[in-house]
Amino acid sequence: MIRRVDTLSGDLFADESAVSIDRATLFEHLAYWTSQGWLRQLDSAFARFLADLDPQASPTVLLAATLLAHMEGRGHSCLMLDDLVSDPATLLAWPVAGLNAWQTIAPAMPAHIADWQAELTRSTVVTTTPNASNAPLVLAGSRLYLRRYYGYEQQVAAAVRQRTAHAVSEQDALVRQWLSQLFDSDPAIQPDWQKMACAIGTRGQLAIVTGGPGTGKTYTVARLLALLLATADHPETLRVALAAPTGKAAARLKQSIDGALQELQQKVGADLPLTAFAERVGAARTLHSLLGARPDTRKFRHHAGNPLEVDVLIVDEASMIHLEMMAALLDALPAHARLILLGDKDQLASVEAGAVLGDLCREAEAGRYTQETADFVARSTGQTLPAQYFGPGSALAQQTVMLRVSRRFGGPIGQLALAVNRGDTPGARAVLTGHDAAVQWRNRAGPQDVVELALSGRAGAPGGYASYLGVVKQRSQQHADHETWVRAVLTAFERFRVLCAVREGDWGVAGLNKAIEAELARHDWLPRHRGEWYAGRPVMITRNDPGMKVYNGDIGIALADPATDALRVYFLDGQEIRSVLASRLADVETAFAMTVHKSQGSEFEHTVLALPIDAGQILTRELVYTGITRARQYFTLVTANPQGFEDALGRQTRRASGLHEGLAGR
Ligand SMILES: Nc1ncnc2c1ncn2[C@@H]1O[C@H](COP(=O)(O)OP(=O)(O)OP(=O)(O)O)[C@@H](O)[C@H]1O
Repeated sequence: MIRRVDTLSGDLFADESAVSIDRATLFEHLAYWTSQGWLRQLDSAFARFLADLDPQASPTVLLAATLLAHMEGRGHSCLMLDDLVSDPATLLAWPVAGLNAWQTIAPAMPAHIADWQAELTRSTVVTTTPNASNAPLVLAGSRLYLRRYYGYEQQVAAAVRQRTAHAVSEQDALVRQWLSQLFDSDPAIQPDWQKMACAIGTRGQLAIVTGGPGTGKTYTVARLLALLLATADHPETLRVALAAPTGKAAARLKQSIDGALQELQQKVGADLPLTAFAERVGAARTLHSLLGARPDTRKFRHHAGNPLEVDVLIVDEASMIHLEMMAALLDALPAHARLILLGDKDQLASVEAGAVLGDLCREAEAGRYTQETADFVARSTGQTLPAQYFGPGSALAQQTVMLRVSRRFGGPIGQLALAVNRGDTPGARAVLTGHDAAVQWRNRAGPQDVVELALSGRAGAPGGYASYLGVVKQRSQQHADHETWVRAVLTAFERFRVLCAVREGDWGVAGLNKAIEAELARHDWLPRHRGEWYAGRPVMITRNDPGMKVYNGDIGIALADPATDALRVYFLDGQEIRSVLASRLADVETAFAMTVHKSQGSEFEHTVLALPIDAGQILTRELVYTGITRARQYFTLVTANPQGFEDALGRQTRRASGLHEGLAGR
């Protein structure tokens, strides 16, 4: 038996610090770490599986495998062995007791990276030549991968390299002429990154447009579409598809692009048939639906052998795309097609492994444009790139443009987001404690404050779920028909949202949903019901179900079917409303409160962000930034104490991956 480490003392095991450890003892430690919640069951089960595969695998190999599975569960694509050797506390980010427990076996593990590598390569479950072996783990330098993730990363890196390798343009003069028609020139904005993004989008098979909220990503891409139509060899057959990771984001993309193309139609007149083009583009789809997700398999209908039938694919909210999905997307795209990725590189990455947009945009802030790109920009837009954005950037950097001026986010919410993104604590504090009704900070507050806000908003900032449930109560009689009412309900729900950092506890999604439901029921806003379902219950899908066409993160609302009175859950799918019988949905949770992660791709008039006392490593700058930028007009921060918030600003997420090196061909 191993001794239980449940105090904070530093050297509990000093007397028994072993210099070697056997497999049985390692598994005892792993079982204890799992019982304490520092590891998942899955992590140690994976090590057991490998131990069966290779009876000679040393405890070092099995420990590395456990930690690799653990890191993958936390969104990392690989285990960085050098970080494990040099700074295990930061890498593991376990509570003090966990780190003490780690110290008990650390002396039995190699002290140098070369020794880890040597031991790993001796095992048959690890390979350094993945093309020649089926071993489940891949060691690439100091990065240890699960074979699957190594494959995805290689696939993404190779596809990006290929798509950006020969970014040439032969129509610079025509591009320049059209750009001056499509944009109103604003001499105050120099350089005009939007124009530059459009020009870059006409060359190469990949372009990335990144920028914070309201910097005009959709405004720009609508103009890029017009430009691609204007410069296409066969405009009448140009096939364009629009997509986003969630149905909500897809609907927003389509709506913005349609609106912008209609506006542009008036500007360019009969020279370019933009309205007809917008109709031909069709609805925006979720990535799952675009790629053709199928029940019971991770494989999509579209892949290299059955590619998508598109010439241009625009994908919004690209920060939410995880590594596996990006690999599938690039695999399904025909070589000639242009992929345009839009997203905010500073937002939280997906829950799943990989921070693909962040990795792809490593050079975006600095620009790092070559003379060749600067010449191209001069020819196609008439602009001179300022010297500070020059540099020896990668081929991908030449195809990436960061929009830097926010058009609708200049007020206190924008200032707060900017300060948080910079890690500027005094700046963030100043905005939070200012007296503008747009931003309020309820400091030293508790979950009950969140519940009160959820009922009826706050002075100066409307919202709260009572007004949403008011629309639910009107039922169809006050609306022209059932569908109009359903749309009104779905719209009303989008006005206000409570966002949480964590899932468990009083400050978590589960606890707050329960408390909010209880408060709404106490004020007679909820209908009497048995079981968990009732008319007006907002739910989030928690597992993909391609058979039902519902995907993880979709939000729907349970309402009575006018014909049968049975509860159906209504979803907005692009512009369309779709419904599924509530009783057919197995994996759902109430969505009055949701995690910041799941809120990506959505914006609400009034957003309440609830931060618990100490959520440790989960509370990061990206999380707070993402939460704030979900607010359109009003933002309320609720914290148990100021320290948690300030600690979060000092903590940046760094996800382990080799994608950046892969892009450079290393
Ligand atoms: N160059 C411009 N001239 C005038 N208005 C602009 C310009 N660029 C953007 N806008 C306006 O600013 C607002 C925000 O633009 P847009 O919605 O395209 O930003 P976004 O980056 O896509 O935002 P989000 O983060 O919400 O996706 C829109 O109303 C848009 O019409």
